[in-house]
Amino acid sequence: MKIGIVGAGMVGSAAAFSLVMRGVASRIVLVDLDDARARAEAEDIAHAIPFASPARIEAGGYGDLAGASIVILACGVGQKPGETRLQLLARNAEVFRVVVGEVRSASPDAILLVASNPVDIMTQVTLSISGLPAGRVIGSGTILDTARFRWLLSRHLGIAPKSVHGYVLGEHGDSEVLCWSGARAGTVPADSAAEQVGRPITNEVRQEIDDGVRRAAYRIIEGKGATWYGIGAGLSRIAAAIGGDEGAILTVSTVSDVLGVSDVACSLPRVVGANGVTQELLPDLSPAEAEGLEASAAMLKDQVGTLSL
Ligand SMILES: NC(=O)C1=CN([C@@H]2O[C@H](COP(=O)(O)OP(=O)(O)OC[C@H]3O[C@@H](n4cnc5c(N)ncnc54)[C@H](O)[C@@H]3O)[C@@H](O)[C@H]2O)C=CC1
Ligand SMILES: CC(=O)C(=O)O
Repeated sequence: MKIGIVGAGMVGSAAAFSLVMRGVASRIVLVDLDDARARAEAEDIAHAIPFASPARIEAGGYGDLAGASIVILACGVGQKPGETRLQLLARNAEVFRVVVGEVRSASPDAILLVASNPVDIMTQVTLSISGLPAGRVIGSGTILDTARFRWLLSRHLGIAPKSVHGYVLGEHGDSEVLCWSGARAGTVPADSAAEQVGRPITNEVRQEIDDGVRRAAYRIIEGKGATWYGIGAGLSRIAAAIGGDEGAILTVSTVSDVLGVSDVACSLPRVVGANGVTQELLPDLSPAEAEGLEASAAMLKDQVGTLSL
């Protein structure tokens, strides 16, 4: 599978590296305004190929995206310490107004996978500019927050993260909702599993995990300027689900109606395969979680209203 990546900065390069190490792509093309950066990243990542599956990676222009099955959009600016994702909106919307048209002309059949922040609104911007069906414009949404939630909960329970399930829904950002009521270890509700392993989920533990998920980006950006490994792995996981026509359930962002808020991009568990998102599965939510999700979707809808789409 050929995959294009526009934006060969930290996120785009980490995605490319993860795609190579997982053997998801046979060919990767990196496109960036800074061509020297794209060439350097491609060469550096190529040196990992002998330790992974055979693949080709190179820098190129938009024309080189022809025939790509997926194009990842990781271009634009990231947060400075203390900045929120929403504060990036005007700058990244401007970048996408140029980039999405170029990508669509070069690669009209590609599924577009959006990573740039604020990712939910950038997904909606991409859908609007591209004219593609909603299921073929996928934001990475809360795939990263869900991974952070599962990892922190698994660490508390002393159970492998792959056996611990729990979704983060809504905005990839400050208003996101950790769906505690549906969290499970295997098929056992997390609260019950926690009692059985002697590590109850007290209000304090819940608050610590919530903060660990919701504030993760702020802490990491304070320490090293940006985040990239987690989202790089998340993007390659989504690409693998598309490439393998897996029908995997992933918390990704697409434009749909969410709890009475119409036409808004935010994350729900969705089925992802060769045609992109084909189905969404609204989980059972507690009244507080449902209220939080509706508020998150409504806030995103208001933000989209500030753009002329
Ligand atoms: N969705 C998620 O979970 C996450 C999203 N992000 C977001 O991903 C985006 C990228 O972050 P980083 O890679 O850290 O930033 P970065 O600054 O390292 O890379 C951005 C790249 O975009 C390129 N670029 C800018 N304008 C362009 C244009 N018009 N055409 C082509 N390339 C262009 C720049 O030259 C640069 O190489 C940010 O918006 C960041 O907030 C970051 C982490 C997680
Ligand atoms: C930067 C960002 O969106 C994250 O790490 O969650």
